[in-house]
Parts: sequence; C-alpha cells; structure tokens
Amino acid sequence: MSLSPARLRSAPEAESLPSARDLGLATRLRRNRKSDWSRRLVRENTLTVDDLIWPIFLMEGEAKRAPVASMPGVERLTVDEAVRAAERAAALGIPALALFPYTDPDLRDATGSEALNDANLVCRALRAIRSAVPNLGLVTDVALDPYTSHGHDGLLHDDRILNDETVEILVRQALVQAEAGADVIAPSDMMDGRVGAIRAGLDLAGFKDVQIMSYAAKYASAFYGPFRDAIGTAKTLSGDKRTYQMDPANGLEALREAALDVEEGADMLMVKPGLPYLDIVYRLKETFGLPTYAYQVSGEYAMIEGAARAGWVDGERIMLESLMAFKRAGADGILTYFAPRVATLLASRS
Ligand SMILES: NCc1[nH]cc(CCC(=O)O)c1CC(=O)O
Ligand SMILES: [Mg+2]
Repeated sequence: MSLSPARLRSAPEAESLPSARDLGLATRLRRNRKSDWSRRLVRENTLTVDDLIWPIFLMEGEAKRAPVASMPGVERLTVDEAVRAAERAAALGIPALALFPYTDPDLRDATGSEALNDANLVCRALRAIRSAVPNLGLVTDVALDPYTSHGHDGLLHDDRILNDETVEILVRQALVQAEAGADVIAPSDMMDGRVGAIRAGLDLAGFKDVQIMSYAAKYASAFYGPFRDAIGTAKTLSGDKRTYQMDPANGLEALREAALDVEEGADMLMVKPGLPYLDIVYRLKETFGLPTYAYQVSGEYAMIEGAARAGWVDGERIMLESLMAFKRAGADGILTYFAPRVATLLASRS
C-alpha cells in the first residue's frame, strides 16, 4: 500500500493511484477530533476558575480608579474599590487576589521604610478586604521596589544591592503583611536565602499557617515594563535588576533556585514571566511536583490586549489559548490580569 515519493511524482494522474484515495493508515489522529463532543472527551487539560489568581494595583484615595496607560483595561484602585474588586472575585469564584501598591512618591525612601508601616496601602487593603470578603485568598508581594526611591527590590549601597541586609527587612515586611491578614507571602525579590528566613520569621511569630509562594525563578525581563508604570517605578528605577533576577539565557539555574526554595520551606513555586518561560514551568513541575504557578506578566497582557484592541488578533481566543498553554505546561494556576474577564467567560459557558 505504501507509496514512495518517487512513484507519486512519476504517477500520470492522481486519480489512478489507489493510495491517493486511501493511505491505508491504521492510526488516524483526526478521528478523535471529528466533532465537538469527541474533542471534549479526549481533552487533556482544562482551564477553570480555580486556576486563577488576580493581581490588582492599589492607590491612595477614595472611590477612585485610575487607568494604567500601558495596560489597557487595567486600573489602579483605591482601597474601597479594591474591596469591590474582591467582592467581584468572590462572586466569580476566583480563589485569590495578589495585591500590588502604587506608593505615593513622597513616601518612598532609600530603604523602603514604608514597607514596614503596618498602616501602608497593602495592609489597609488586606484588613478591608478581609473583613468584607473573609474567604478570599490574599497574596502579598514581598520586595522593596514599590517603596524605594531607587525602584530596586533591595537595599542599594554603592551601586550594589545588598543581600543579607535586605533579607532582614523582607522578613519584617512579611511579618507586617501576615499581621494584617495575608494568607500567602510571595517574595518576588530574588535575594538568596529569603524563603528560609521568612519561614523562620513567620513560624517564630506564630504564623505557622501562612503559606509561602516563592517567585523561585524570576527573570530579569523586559516584560515587566507596564507593571513598573502601574506601581510608578518605571522612571525612578536606577539601572536594571540583573544582579538579582535571573538571566533569560538560563534554564538549569532555575532548577537550582527552586531546589533551594523548596528546601527552605516554600509551599508553592512560581515562574515569571509566563508564556516565554513555559519550559521552566514544565521543568519545575516535573522536578519538584510542588504546586507550581506562572505569572502572565504585565508585558504579556499588554501585548495581547494591545493587539486585540487594534483589531489585529482575536483577543478572547488568545487569552484562553495562552492560559490553556500554562495548564498544558504543568502549571497549577496562573496569575493573570485577565482573571476577572476569563472567569466571567468561563461562567457564561458552563
Ligand atoms: N518585585 C517586583 C515585581 N513584582 C511583580 C513584578 C512584575 C509583574 C508584572 O510585570 O506583571 C515585579 C516587577 C519587577 O521585578 O520589576
Ligand atoms: Mg533564590
């Protein structure tokens, strides 16, 4: 039955070839794709609302929302508006929110001291959301960049980011957040040893059930640009973050980063950015088997949403396809600015 390419080429007319009508294939993968019911039956992965963590941006004031220019459709919210967002998340069944503050410029200083203020924006939002929506998971970011005048995640000294001195402050930041009601502490700073130090600090203070989601593999990425607009560090950041965030060229190093975080007590791992780093998501999940998350970061969101708004791509389909890709790579969930939109869409389909 098999037909060589040479014979095919020399054949006078296609219709005279029996195999042109029937290749005699035992296996035809298209059979399972023939109809919607069958495609659903053989589908390997599903995206559900349980996979979503919604990152939101906070700002001072009352009853206000301010658009983030480089993230069309995303707004900074005052605390009362953040409570509305939390109620919306709960109504949609989104498991958790991640909170990021836009700190007033005059509250920023060289050491990021506002991070340790138990009445800072994040802490006030934690308390307000906790009392209005008690059962929503609240994830907080541990790193100093929203609070430092230089926009770095740690202490800057002679053009260097100090590691151990920074970790000491991060532990205190985590305690302030846990005290205000954070369920999950998510260190995004990439200092060495911070997961272990934060775990020890939390345990000592009695926060044994507060989880740690480690930004285990966080790359020095240009995809964070719009986020830095949102939290107001785009213009102030001096230099770049390449002495602490990972080199995008490295894959094995992500395994070493994650191994240390697991050893130090991380409950969950995260990879960031998301879509360009699916190989890292896959490797971490395969290697450690921990709950593993991906952050579809601001630049990824901006690229999809910008192209969609220009009419160049089908935004809704790309949103769903990109999120499904994370699931296929092994992610247990995704931090995504699309969370409320995709949750609404999923609800309308069920
Ligand atoms: N600690 C900083 C932090 N936490 C989350 C993001 C980026 C998230 C996004 O781009 O959506 C960043 C940016 C950075 O490292 O400069
Ligand atoms: Mg590390």
